[in-house]
Amino acid sequence: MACSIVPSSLFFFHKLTNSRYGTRTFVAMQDDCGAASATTTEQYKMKIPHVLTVAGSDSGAGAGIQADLKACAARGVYCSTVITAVTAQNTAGVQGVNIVPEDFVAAQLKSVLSDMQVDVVKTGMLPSTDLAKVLLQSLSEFPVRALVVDPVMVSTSGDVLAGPSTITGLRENLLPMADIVTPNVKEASALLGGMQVVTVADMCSAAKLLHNLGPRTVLVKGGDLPDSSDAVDIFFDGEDFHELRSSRVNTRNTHGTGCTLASCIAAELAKGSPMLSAVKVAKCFVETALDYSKDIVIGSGPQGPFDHLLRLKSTSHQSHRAEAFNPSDLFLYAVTDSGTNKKWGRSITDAVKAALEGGATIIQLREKDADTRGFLEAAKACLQICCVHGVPLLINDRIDIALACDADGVHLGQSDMPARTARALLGPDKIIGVSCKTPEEAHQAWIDGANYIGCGGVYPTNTKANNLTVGLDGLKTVCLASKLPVVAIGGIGISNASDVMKIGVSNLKGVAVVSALFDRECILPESKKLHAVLMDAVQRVK
Ligand SMILES: Nc1ncnc2c1ncn2[C@@H]1O[C@H](COP(=O)(O)OP(=O)(O)O)[C@@H](O)[C@H]1O
Ligand SMILES: Cc1ncc(COP(=O)(O)O)c(N)n1
Ligand SMILES: [Mg+2]
Repeated sequence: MACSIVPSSLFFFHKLTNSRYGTRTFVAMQDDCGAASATTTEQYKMKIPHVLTVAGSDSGAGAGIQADLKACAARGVYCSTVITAVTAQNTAGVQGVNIVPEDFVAAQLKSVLSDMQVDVVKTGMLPSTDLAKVLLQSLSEFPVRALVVDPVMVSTSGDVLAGPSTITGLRENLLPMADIVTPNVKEASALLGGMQVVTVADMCSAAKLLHNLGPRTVLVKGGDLPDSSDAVDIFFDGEDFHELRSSRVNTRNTHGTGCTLASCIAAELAKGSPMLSAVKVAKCFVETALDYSKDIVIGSGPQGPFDHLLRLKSTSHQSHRAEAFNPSDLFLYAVTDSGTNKKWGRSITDAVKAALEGGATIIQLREKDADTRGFLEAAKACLQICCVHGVPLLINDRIDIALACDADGVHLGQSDMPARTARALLGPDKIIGVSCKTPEEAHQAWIDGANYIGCGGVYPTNTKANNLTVGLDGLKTVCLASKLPVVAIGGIGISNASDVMKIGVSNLKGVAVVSALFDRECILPESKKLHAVLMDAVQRVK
């Protein structure tokens, strides 16, 4: 199918050729053992994930194109816009609709798609009968990686935005090509010929029937479900149902929730997320934004807009990184060890700095011996260094430390706090990794909303007592079963890293090392050598 999602393997090379932290200059310098190396400068250009929204303009800027632009901006993704209609709209309702002629929608599509390397297309209001066909024609000429269809028909104010004549186009042309379709309860009912959708059980039946029309996945949204104290959405992927439940925010400011949710899903897909993870992040974003904006007053009608850009204002949510998790961050994953730093007589900050200068792409602080105050101080200092390098910092096990220093996320073992609980505490943006040895554990991590899994021990190791070794075969089995990106861990170093990468499974994104970097006299040259070995291995696998 032209619009199906390419697995996030594509994004593996993203980091190698492009850096989302901007044009990045690597300058070789004196290593920490004093050996001078040649100075070379390489410039890497940046590709920003790109969503194209094909939707209507809302003059009140709560929904439609304006909501899509704000949602994508909030999620760190570029958004281009093809406008299908201009509405005169405010918090009281829709006062007028002016439909853009089909040939001019086609012209806008061509302008954007022929030039701008769109990753994901998201549709909203498609008010004229043949617009679905026009869009499909453009997508056959310029394929994208995923299509998100929000079948907008009636605004929350009750005004009709796309008449019954457009339902046929949606059902027959667009739905079979969609990677996800996201109707609210009224839209689900309309697409299914007036079927009653008023309970969660009805939403499940509707999701199944809609799936029969051809989309890869379906999300029936229950924002407008009568008599529900929760905001319940039903996700169906053709096999399993997932009931996604959050508490209902008590606010009048829900205008544009559907558009925002769909754009947010598209944004996460553009970054390389699997579908269910994208949906969960999107739902959490809507809930957080509604809660943040529940008391703002814009307009005097019954339905106000909400504030998408809360993160720009709330210092507690401010992150030093431009966007959320990128699987290619797992390429050279350095895990610190307090014991070896003590042994070699160096500070944790010096160790982290050397690993980063040698090319580490993510740091995990694993300070089993440190007291809480010492750990927090070390974490704050390391975060500053990681920030300079544009590399994420994760904290092993300690959610409290991650929250206190606003680290980028946590890594959890099977006996640590469950990932689902950690996600609830940390919110949608933080990175969560889980150590997994089996396909079952990998599946659970995915269900719980983790971003990646660490699989091992691949080889026997001294850094973890009584740790079961899974070997390369065990690693491969887990990678093949995992819907999340994987980093291999356990006894990996310069001598065997390329054997690990050679298993050649696309979601194996890199190796995590402890002793190979930190139980060495000089960290920087070891880090550089390991980086070079990994680069060489991926070129060969390619
Ligand atoms: N008051 C609310 N509190 C929390 N989440 C909500 C609320 N209203 C809607 N949502 C969520 O917003 C998303 C959009 O749903 P919905 O409002 O049903 O779509 P639409 O805007 O297309 O009518 C869903 O994930 C839904 O659960
Ligand atoms: C241009 C446009 N597109 C979509 C919606 C639906 O948004 P909501 O259901 O939240 O009112 C809208 N009101 N206006
Ligand atoms: Mg709504």
